[in-house]
Amino acid sequence: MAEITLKTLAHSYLKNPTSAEDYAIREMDHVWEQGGAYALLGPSGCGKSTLLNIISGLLQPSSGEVLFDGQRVNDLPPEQRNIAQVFQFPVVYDTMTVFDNLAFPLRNVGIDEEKIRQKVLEVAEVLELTPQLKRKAKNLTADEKQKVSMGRGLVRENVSAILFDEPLTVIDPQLKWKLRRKLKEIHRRFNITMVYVTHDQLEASTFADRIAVMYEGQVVQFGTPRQLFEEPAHTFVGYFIGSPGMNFLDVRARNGQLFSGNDVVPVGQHICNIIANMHSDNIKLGIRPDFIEVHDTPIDGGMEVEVTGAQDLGTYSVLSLRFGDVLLKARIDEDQATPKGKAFIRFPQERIGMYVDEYRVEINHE
Ligand SMILES: Nc1ncnc2c1ncn2[C@@H]1O[C@H](COP(=O)(O)OP(=O)(O)OP(=O)(O)O)[C@@H](O)[C@H]1O
Repeated sequence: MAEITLKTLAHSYLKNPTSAEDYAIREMDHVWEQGGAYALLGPSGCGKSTLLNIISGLLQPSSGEVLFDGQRVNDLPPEQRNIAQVFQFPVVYDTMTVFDNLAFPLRNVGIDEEKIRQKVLEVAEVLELTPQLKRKAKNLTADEKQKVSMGRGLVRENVSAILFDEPLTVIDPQLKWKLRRKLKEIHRRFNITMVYVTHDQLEASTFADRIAVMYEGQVVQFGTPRQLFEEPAHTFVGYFIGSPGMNFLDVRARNGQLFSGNDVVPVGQHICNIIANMHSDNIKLGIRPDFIEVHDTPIDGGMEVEVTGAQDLGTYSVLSLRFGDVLLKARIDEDQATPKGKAFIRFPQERIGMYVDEYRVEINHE
């Protein structure tokens, strides 16, 4: 088991990279602590698989170091790094029994047969594969095969970490939640560092204690699911997490007031003063749809908006609201009547995030 440190790591698939865009992984420092349950979350192409392959040794980084418990492993081949990797599609030997599939990684390194038997039985029990142990792998369902793939990672003694690369893609939706719970249980029982790659925020937050959000080859935030929701560190995290994502308004301060286009955004003098002193043209206010107050009559400190749509989602509705040139989304509970035509909204001060050049800047409310 190991703590995995990535030190000034960068990777480009090009021979002569010239700009930041040429890098699949832009220079980063990151630590996965020993025993943590982590998710690596991001859209297609952001560099998740590249990062996993660098950790497992399938790919050599262009620059920087990979350290396991402080020891540099860049020069070690995958088999010596003792990393188990579970891929999207199950990797099993169809002609072997489930028992032999699970025993395979142990037999490979010459472990005693009795010890192998004990370990295989233990892992099969956790994964609920005991009834299938004598069956040939080719007769298994897709999710059973994927459980065998996971089991092959778990049987190995002193495995440094298990890396899961979208492991539930082929799994039936009804079984997904069950396998996710199983993975959590395995994590608690074996205390192994686990990194779970996904582009699905629900999968990430049900599995992981902390999530690294990747965007354009960078980890833009590393935090608990709650931190990602309440205090997104980058506008991308705001868009990507939450349903619907965070609203952003491009703003600028003029004559002691804050404007979005030609419309005044009443956020209070304090925030307006801070923004007036910022040396950037790229300033955004972010607010989650969940935190916008919606009224059907004018309110102090409110903004008039046009209601352009409402989507009923059972326990809540999502309203589409036009404010000047900007389309905002707001969530209202099922017991609140849907306003027609016009509405009046207010942003609670403590729920407003300020983003300068796409990164969050804390507002000191004192
Ligand atoms: N073997 C390769 N050769 C050249 N470019 C590659 C190679 N593998 C990945 N890339 C590029 O590197 C970037 C990161 O890809 P990567 O597969 O790591 O992203 P990802 O987040 O895992 O995406 P996905 O979820 O679609 O697998 C992408 O722009 C991709 O096109």
